[in-house]
Amino acid sequence: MAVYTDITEDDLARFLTAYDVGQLTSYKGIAEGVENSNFLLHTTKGSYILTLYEKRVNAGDLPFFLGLMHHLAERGLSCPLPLPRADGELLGELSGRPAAVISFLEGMWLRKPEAKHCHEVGKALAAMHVAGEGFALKRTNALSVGGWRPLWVNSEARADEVQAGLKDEISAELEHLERHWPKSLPEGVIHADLFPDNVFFLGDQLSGLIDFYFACNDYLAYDVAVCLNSWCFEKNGSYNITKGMAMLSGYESVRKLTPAEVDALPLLCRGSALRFFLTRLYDWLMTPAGALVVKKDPLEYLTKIRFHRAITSSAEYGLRRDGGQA
Ligand SMILES: Nc1ncnc2c1ncn2[C@@H]1O[C@H](COP(=O)(O)OP(=O)(O)O)[C@@H](O)[C@H]1O
Ligand SMILES: N[C@@H](CCOP(=O)(O)O)C(=O)O
Repeated sequence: MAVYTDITEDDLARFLTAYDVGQLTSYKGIAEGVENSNFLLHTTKGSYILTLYEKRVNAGDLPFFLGLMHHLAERGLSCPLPLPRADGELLGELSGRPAAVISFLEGMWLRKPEAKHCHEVGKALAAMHVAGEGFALKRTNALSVGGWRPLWVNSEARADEVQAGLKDEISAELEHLERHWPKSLPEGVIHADLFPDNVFFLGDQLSGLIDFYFACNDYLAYDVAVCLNSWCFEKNGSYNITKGMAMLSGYESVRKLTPAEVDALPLLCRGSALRFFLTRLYDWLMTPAGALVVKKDPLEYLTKIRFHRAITSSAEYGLRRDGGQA
């Protein structure tokens, strides 16, 4: 459960007087999420999400995240909106943490996504990339290739506690990616964490995207790689090419990948798999016992790293080109 910071009813009621949300009727901690503390609020005017920003979120980045949600929503993307306070600010402070009240997005995330859902996610991802054009603020991806070694340095010595041989395998993988990471691909605003738990559906209809707290400027195709990794593998670790094909055709129905992006896809998938492996490994090793959060398994991403290492062409992901070739 991701509630790192407790709040009291009195503090919350006082905090909410700065917002046009009516009177608080009930609230509860949300048992999902990893990064921040989230609470579901019911008031006399409706339902809202209260987010207290925690550990990996740098307060200086919050104007980027909150401003981005506004920018995307204004351009027709379905995503939650941060509510302004009476003084016009989007951010307040509660229990010593930066805090925001966010509009409630209807829908549920899918526990068992199918190919048709992957297609919708591909379309929504590309729509986000297009809608992100013109967003004035910039944020470097702190968890791109330059951020992986610092994470690894903190976990490396204990990596073999998780699986024998991990230290050598991941060191070699990191070196390879640092040496071969693409130097120039189309860039823009990316979500960078569009996992199934960050996409809501109402029935089979995608109702919106949430959790923009890793969003940044980076290669657009890296976001595609994040989604292939998080949506198109089965629980047994196998890649589902039908889902991959659906995801990629959905993406390309809105924005066509360039030949350079197509060529780079296997490397981007390896990099994206390593990124989630490293943050999960760090949390696995460093989160104190008893913390109210469900730790995610780093080894799920080791399997994905190994799968991508063996890929020789983007066609193996299900990417269609004339004549069926990537
Ligand atoms: N705007 C929203 N509308 C409805 N539910 C939300 C909204 N934002 C967050 N949630 C709920 O909170 C959970 C955790 O949110 P998330 O942003 O993924 O947290 P974290 O940043 O900690 O990963 C989601 O799975 C969802 O249940
Ligand atoms: N998606 C990441 C962890 C970040 O969790 P989120 O709840 O912020 O989406 C992972 O699976 O490792």
